[in-house]
Amino acid sequence: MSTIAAFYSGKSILITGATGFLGKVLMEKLFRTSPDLKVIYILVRPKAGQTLQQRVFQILNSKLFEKVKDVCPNVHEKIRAIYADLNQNDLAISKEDKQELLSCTDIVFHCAATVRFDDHLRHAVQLNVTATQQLLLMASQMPKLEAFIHISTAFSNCNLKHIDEVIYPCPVEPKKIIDSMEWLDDAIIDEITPKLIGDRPNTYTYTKALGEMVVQQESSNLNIAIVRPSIVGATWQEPFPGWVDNLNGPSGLIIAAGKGFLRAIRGTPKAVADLIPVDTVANLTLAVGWYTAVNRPKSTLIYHCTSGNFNPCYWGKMGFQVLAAFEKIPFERAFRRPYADFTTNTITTQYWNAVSHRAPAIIYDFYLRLTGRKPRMTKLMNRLLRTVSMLEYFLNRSWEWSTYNTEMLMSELSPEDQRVFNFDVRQLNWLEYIENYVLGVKKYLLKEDMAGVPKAKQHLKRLRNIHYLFNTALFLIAWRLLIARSQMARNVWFFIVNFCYKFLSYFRASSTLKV
Ligand SMILES: CCCCCCCCCCCCCCCCCCCCCCCCCCCCCC(=O)SCCNC(=O)CCNC(=O)[C@H](O)C(C)(C)COP(=O)(O)OP(=O)(O)OC[C@H]1O[C@@H](n2cnc3c(N)ncnc32)[C@H](O)[C@@H]1OP(=O)(O)O
Ligand SMILES: NC(=O)C1=CN([C@@H]2O[C@H](COP(=O)(O)OP(=O)(O)OC[C@H]3O[C@@H](n4cnc5c(N)ncnc54)[C@H](OP(=O)(O)O)[C@@H]3O)[C@@H](O)[C@H]2O)C=CC1
Repeated sequence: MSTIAAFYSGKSILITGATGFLGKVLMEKLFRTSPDLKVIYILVRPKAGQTLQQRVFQILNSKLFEKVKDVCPNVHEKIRAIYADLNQNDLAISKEDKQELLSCTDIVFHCAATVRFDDHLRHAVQLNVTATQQLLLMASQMPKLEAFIHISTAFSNCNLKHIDEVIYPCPVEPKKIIDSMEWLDDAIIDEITPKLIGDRPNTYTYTKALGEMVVQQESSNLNIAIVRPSIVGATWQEPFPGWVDNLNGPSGLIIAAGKGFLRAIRGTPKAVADLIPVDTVANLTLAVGWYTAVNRPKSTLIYHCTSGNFNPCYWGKMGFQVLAAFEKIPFERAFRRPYADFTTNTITTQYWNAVSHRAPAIIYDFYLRLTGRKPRMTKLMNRLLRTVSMLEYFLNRSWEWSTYNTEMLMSELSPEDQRVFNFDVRQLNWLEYIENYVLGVKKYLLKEDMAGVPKAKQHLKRLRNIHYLFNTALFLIAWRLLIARSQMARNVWFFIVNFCYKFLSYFRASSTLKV
């Protein structure tokens, strides 16, 4: 019997961000391995016209939760959705709900955050700093609380090259930032944002670093740990390989590349692609919850959930593995054939953006206009290139994260726990993982059926022929224009024609002699 699974039995667990990518996988694993847990409270807001109950219903009836129903048939009774909005200062939790949470919660997993890179600083501070502070305040009033696990990111200190499992202070105190957000207007915040974020690339990484400082400052009477995952990708093993449900991180780029929109990117092929499967993050987080509650470490331990120093993969290699997967698992109705050009040079990137991205979009929009349809490709391409420009920071650098605490935790686990809550990425086969990832993107994000693969392959063949035809026509036109204008080109042309003629005559003569 797994010690960790047994630990969560009978427990009341609070999860924030349970409707998100990581939160769902964490919750699924908890229900599957500890079906005897008492209750999982999840803080949810209504969204996209759905009530809390509708959102929970949708999650429980999704493919991700299929296995849970076998081991925990009454799962819907064990999940309690609590109305909350982390955008509100008091989290908008009702008095009664708050009372129940305070008196019953044993463990907290705080996953909720805004993960948008371009969020306005005010909103990012509210979600990633103020809401964390509010939740910690609530946690400090929970008499039964055994552990509070805060999910941060390995990139909270991406301004450093080597990152230890410690909290690095930001120059301005989080409390001062929180206060200033209350009285500064948006225009002034916009002005000071670059100064505040300093050498970090965006408000996300900056506010996640501030969130960690808040955790440290409030940790005196709490039993807290921080998990820092790197780039979270599709599931590796559990509940099944390749599950993914949003466009963040690599998933959106895989779609863009597979559909033939994105064919070149500014990226360093030799930089480490520090991807970590979402089920690995969930397993480590649950192991951290157990270890923190049982061992009550004297200080706040930080765990890096990264792959780079255990089993590194590089962007160049990963790019080609993704391309190889497209050969087997092509996406339907591709705009162009998938292709990869990696460049580290800004000018070459601009050239590829013009030739490989913008020009085909303009030509396609021209064709749409000619056929009486509304042009849309240029707009889509501009948005994609904006997204890519935001991700490029992470494709051109490598970081070293120390992993002493993660390795220590691994050694503390029984062989059974190491199997059930596996977070040892040394066992990960990247080629297989990437193939399952691409398959998952096709099935769960694009909702494409595998039955359509032969047709998709045929479509790609047609695109290849169009490409060859287009290039040949372009070459002939260019050559014709050149010959008309330049004596030198004409001379070269006559030389080639003459040479071919002589070669053919010689070939014919020698074959006649043989006969
Ligand atoms: C040597 C390098 C090789 C790399 C590969 C090169 C490819 C080139 C050639 C192809 C070859 C094949 C390879 C295929 C790819 C291989 C793997 C690539 C890996 C990419 C790695 C990315 C690195 C991420 C780093 C993350 C580090 C931090 C980790 C964290 O802690 S946080 C979690 C991550 N958070 C995010 O990812 C959020 C990012 N998103 C945003 O911030 C926003 O969405 C936005 C980008 C600012 C865009 O905002 P908008 O207001 O414009 O609108 P919206 O959000 O509604 O989206 C607009 C449209 O863009 C689509 N979209 C959103 N996200 C992505 C995405 N990540 N990739 C692509 N597209 C995305 C969205 O769907 C919208 O589309 P529309 O509705 O059709 O307009
Ligand atoms: N994805 C990644 O690559 C990485 C993620 N992380 C960290 O992991 C954690 C989880 O990320 P991930 O699951 O990918 O992110 P998602 O964007 O998928 O999920 C974010 C969650 O936060 C919730 N949330 C956001 N705003 C509010 C709000 N105002 N009130 C209540 N809930 C809110 C969302 O709820 P709703 O469904 O209502 O929007 C959702 O459940 C985050 O802390 C993130 O920083 C760290 C490293 C990498």
